[in-house]
Amino acid sequence: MAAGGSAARRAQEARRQERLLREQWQSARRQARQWEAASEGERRVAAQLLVLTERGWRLLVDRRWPGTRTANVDMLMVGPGGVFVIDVKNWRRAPEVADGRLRAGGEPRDEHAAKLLAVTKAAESAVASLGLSPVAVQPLMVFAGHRVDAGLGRIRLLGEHEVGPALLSECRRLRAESVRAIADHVERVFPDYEGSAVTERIPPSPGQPQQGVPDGLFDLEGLRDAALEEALRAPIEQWMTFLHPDQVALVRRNWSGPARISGPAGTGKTVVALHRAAHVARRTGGRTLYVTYANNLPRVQATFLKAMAPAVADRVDFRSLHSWAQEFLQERGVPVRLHGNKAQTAFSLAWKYVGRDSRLAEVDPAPIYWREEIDHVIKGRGITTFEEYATVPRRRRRASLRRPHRQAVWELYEAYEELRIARGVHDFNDVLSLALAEASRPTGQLPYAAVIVDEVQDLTLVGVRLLHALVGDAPNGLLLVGDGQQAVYPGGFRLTDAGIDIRGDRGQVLRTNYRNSKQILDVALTVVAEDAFEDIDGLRTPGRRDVDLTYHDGQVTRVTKPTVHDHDQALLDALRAMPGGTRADAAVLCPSKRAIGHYQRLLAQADIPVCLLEHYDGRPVDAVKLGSYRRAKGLEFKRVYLPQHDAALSDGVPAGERFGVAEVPETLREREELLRSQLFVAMTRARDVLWLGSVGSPR
Ligand SMILES: Nc1ncnc2c1ncn2[C@@H]1O[C@H](COP(=O)(O)OP(=O)(O)OP(=O)(O)O)[C@@H](O)[C@H]1O
Repeated sequence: MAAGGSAARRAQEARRQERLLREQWQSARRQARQWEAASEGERRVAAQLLVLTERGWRLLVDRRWPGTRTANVDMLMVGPGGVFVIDVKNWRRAPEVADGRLRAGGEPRDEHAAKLLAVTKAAESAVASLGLSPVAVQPLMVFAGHRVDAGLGRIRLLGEHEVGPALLSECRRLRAESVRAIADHVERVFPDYEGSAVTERIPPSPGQPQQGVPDGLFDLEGLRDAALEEALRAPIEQWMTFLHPDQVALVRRNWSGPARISGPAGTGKTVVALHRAAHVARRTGGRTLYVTYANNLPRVQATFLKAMAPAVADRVDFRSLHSWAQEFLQERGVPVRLHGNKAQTAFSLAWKYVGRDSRLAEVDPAPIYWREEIDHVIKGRGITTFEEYATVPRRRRRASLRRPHRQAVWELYEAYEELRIARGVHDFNDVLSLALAEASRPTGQLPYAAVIVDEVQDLTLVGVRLLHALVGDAPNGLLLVGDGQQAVYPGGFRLTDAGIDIRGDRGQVLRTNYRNSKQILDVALTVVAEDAFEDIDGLRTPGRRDVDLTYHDGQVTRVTKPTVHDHDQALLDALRAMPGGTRADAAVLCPSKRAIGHYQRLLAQADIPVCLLEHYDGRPVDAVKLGSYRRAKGLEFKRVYLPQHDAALSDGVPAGERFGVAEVPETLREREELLRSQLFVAMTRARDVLWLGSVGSPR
C-alpha cells in the first residue's frame, strides 16, 4: 500500500477510536457514579478502567485477599495485556521514588509496596495452575489526582490518566477466551469483599454520549493513541505467556541453592529459563546475568525477553561468557590481551618444536586433538601441575592416555604457555581463569542477584566455577540449564568437579518436546542412537531417549544427487519452492566455515536474501538464515535445510575401511561422535520441515 493510503487509514482509524472512546467514557462515568460509598479517587480511577471493559478487559473491584478475613484488593484487571493487581491511592502528596524506596511528602511509604507485592504473589499463584507465567501478572499502584509514570522494582506507579493508555499499550498476551477463563478463575479466588465500599455495579453499556458534559479528567488523546497502537499491533507468540503448569512451577520455585534444569532437545528449557529470568528480576529487584557460551544467542534471547517482559528486560544482562568475563576484568582493572590468532601461532610452533615428533603422534597425528586437550582438559579445568593432570579423569575424551602420553601432552602445554607468554597474549581460557581469580577475591562486591546459564554443557569447568563464584550457593542464585546430549565441544565436566551440589528438587528434568514433529525427531535420534553420553551430573544416558511429543505433523525430505552441482541445484529449487512469506523462518545450516562460504555465494548468486546467524537477533527478517551447526544452538526454525549433511560422517561405512587401517583410532571415534552430536543439534532445530541433502549414489 502507498504511504499516503496508509496515513489515510491511520487517520480514519484514529477518528473511529476517538468516537468510540468518547461514548465509552460517558458510559463508564455513569457507572462509576453509582458506586456511592467508593471514594472519589477510586471512582475516577474505576471510570478510567471501565473504558477498557469495552475493549475486552474485565474489571473486578474491591475483592477479598484470599487467605485473609479483612484484607482487600482494590481492583483486579484481566485483559489482553495480562493480569493487573491494582492498588488505588488517594494521597494528597505525589509519590516519590528514590533509591528503590517509596515516599510521599518526605514520609516513607514502603509498607504499601510490600502489601501490593504480597497480594500480587497471591494472584500469581492463583493463575499458575492455569499455566499462566508470572510475567503476565503485574502490580500497579494508581494515584488519583496525580500525574505519575514511574517504576518501583516490579511495581508500576501510574496516575489516573496514565493507567488506561498504559494498559492498552501492553503487548497482547491473552486471547479473548483466555481473558474470560482467567477472569472467571480470579473472580473465584478473590471473592467479593464483605465490607466492600462499592455498593452497586451496572454492566457496561455503550450508551449515548451526554451532550454538554465536559470530558473533565478524561485523557482522550492519550487513550486514543494507545488504542490506535493496540489496534495496529500484531499479536505476539503464545509461549510468552502460557506454559505448561509444570513449567510455571519451575519458573516460580524457591530453590534453597544452585539448581539445574535438564531435558532432551526442544523440551522448553530455554523458555523456562527466560521466564525464570523475568521472574527472578521482578522478585529480587537485583540484576540477573543470563549467560551462554555462544555469542549470537544472547542477542536473540534479549529480544525475546524484551517482548515478553519489557518492564524487567533492562535488569537482565544477556551475555556470552567470554565477552562478559572480559568486561568484568576491564572493570576490575585487570589487564587482558586476548589474541586468538597469536595464541594459535604459539600453539603451532609448540607443536612443531615438541609435539609433532613426540609419542603423541602415535595416538593422533592431528595437532587439533592436542590443542583441544590443552584447551578443554588442562586449561579448561584450571589444571596447573603435571601431578594433577597425570590422574585427572578426562571426561568425554575416548582415547585413553597412559602416563608417558600425558607427560608428552604436558611438555606440549608448557612449550605453548612459554611461547604464548613470550608473545604477551592471552587465549580464551586465560580470560576465564583470570576472571575466576578476580571473582573469588573476598573483597569484591559481586554485581548479580542471580546467574542463569543456558547450554551449560558447552562450558569448561573453569567457566562454570566462575559463574558459581558470582553467586555462590545463595538461594535462587545459580540456575544451570542444558542437555549433555547436545554437547558440541570436546571434553566435559561433572557438577561435583565444580563443587556444585545439586540435590533433591533442585535437579529437574523436562520431558515433553514441544518443537519437533515425530518424523523429524525420529530421524535425529537415529543419528545419535548408539551414542550413550554422560551428562554433567555424571549419569550415563542412552542416545535414544524417551520423549513425550506434542502432536504436530512434519516432513523429512532426503535428496541425494551424484554431484555437488546437482545437489546445490536441488537445494536452490527447494528454497525457491518455499511458500511465500516463509523465508524468515527457514535456515540453511552447515558443519564448517568453508561450507558456509560456499552456500553464501550460492544463495547470493541465486538472489535469495541471506541473514548470517551471527547477525540474527531474533527479530523477524525476510531472509534465509545461514550459519554453522554450532551457531544454531538454542535456536529453532520452521524449515531447516542441511546440505551435504553426511559428508563428514562414516554413514554406515566402518571408519577402518575408510581410513585403510585395521584398528580405528579412539580419537577418530571421538571426533565422529562429536560430529554426530552437532548434526543432531542441527536436525532438532527444525519444527516442521527438515531437508537433508547428500552427494553420492543413492543407496
Ligand atoms: N508449554 C509449552 N507449550 C507450547 N510450546 C512450548 C511450551 N514450552 C516450550 N514450548 C516451545 O517449544 C520449543 C522449544 O523450546 P526451547 O527452545 O525452550 O527448548 P529447549 O529445551 O531449550 O531446546 P534445545 O535444548 O533443543 O535448544 C519452542 O518453540 C517453545 O516455544
